[in-house]
Amino acid sequence: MTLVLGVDSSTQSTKAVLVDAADGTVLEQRQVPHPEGTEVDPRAWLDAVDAATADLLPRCAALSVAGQQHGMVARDDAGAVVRRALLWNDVRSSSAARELVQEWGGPAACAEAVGSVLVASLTVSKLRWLRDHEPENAARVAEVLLPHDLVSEHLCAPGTEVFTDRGDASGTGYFSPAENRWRPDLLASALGHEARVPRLVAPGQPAGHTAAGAGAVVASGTGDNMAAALGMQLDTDDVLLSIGTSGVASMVSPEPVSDGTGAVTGFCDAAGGFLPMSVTLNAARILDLQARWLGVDHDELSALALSAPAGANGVALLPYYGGERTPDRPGAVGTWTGLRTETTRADLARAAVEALACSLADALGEILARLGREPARVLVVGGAARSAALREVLPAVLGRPVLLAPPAEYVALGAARQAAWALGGEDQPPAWVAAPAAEVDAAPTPAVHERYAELRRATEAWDG
Ligand SMILES: Nc1ncnc2c1ncn2[C@@H]1O[C@H](COP(=O)(O)OP(=O)(O)O)[C@@H](O)[C@H]1O
Ligand SMILES: O=C(CO)[C@@H](O)[C@H](O)COP(=O)(O)O
Repeated sequence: MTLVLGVDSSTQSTKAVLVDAADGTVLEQRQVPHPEGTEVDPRAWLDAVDAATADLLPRCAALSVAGQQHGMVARDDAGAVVRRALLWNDVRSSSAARELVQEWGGPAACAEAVGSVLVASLTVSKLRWLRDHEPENAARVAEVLLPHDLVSEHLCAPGTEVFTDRGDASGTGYFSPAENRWRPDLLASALGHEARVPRLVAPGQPAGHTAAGAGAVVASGTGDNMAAALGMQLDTDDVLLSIGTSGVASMVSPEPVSDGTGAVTGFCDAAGGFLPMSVTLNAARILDLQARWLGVDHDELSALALSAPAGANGVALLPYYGGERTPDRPGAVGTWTGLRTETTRADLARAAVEALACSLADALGEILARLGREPARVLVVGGAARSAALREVLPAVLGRPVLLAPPAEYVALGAARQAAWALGGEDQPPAWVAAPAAEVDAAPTPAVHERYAELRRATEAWDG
């Protein structure tokens, strides 16, 4: 049996799956946590991948690494990291993003050049922040990588030239998805000087080996959302809702997308096409926080939430605890409304679950509106998709059925599929057996989203 290894170096942890290359059956799985916070010493990701893959690596014929998108890994001429990596959910670079959008000719011109209107999350905004707030660090930057590039390099034979793919590159803000090329001029305009970027590896091509000689093939890797699309074998008629640290609504597209409103990004996928997305900063952690505040675990939070009626007896929450990206409100905070002396713990739990569902409804609405396509299927994956309450509330709030993929690590699985593709050398990724998804539906509760939208509008003027 030929085995391939898929790695997901995501925000909260590294996951690794060892898979049968013939049909995608997952044989073994590992998970190692990452440190908390929106800036992280990248060494932590390397320690995590070593721990997660130690006994799996010697058994695989090929591997691939998918990673959280956008994180700024800046290195000096000696290859040393100049500072802790700023992650996709670090919003300190929001003013830098707005400044760059103006310098580049406004939102429409920006989306035309790099596929997306810049927000704090994109790597290029972080480089501008570095130039302005840590000039000594900025002056030392000789090379800029993304998180998955660093992890891939770590697993390759010493001396391998650092590489990436167009999927993750398209989230930097210095790559043109339409022209399929780096924009070093835009990187330099943000950082104040030129810096090296990784070599681009085409979809399906091998990028390196784990060791000189007989090592395993290493594929290009990609961004975690691009790998999720590969892992779910996403079709052009599908929307994928991923509910991890971020909330993501994505659709594959054969053509590049350029949305001057900024609600939808124009990223590339990992298979030669495009993967526009609408992304929120606050998703699974809305439920994590709520469980912690109520002193319960996730199962108890779900039971509490499902014991309250739809609408949580008038309690509503705008869950922008970490600022927000869709809508672009980096200075927003979490806001509760409708609290009364009669409010119960069950109402609070229900309001948190409904808030998560409503923010996903916003993201879904944005992508469907911009692409003008009605999906045949809405597929749901990610850690928070394990919440029994969310599984019940989500179709009611969306007003449409959703398909719940069986709990699995689809980003790591997508990376494994990319590894099998690079190993096999075919034109297309291998067709693997798709896991049967369960459809769930519920009576629509439009009033819940209407109330949420009112709160969203009412708080717009309050952002810091
Ligand atoms: N049963 C559950 N109910 C709600 N949230 C859950 C449940 N199980 C896991 N999670 C949450 O899912 C998140 C991790 O999801 P994951 O997709 O792995 O995130 P990421 O890829 O961003 O690291 C954590 O915040 C975790 O608490
Ligand atoms: O910023 C984005 C996408 O643009 C995020 O989706 C990150 O890629 C992190 O993903 P998760 O850790 O939530 O899967």
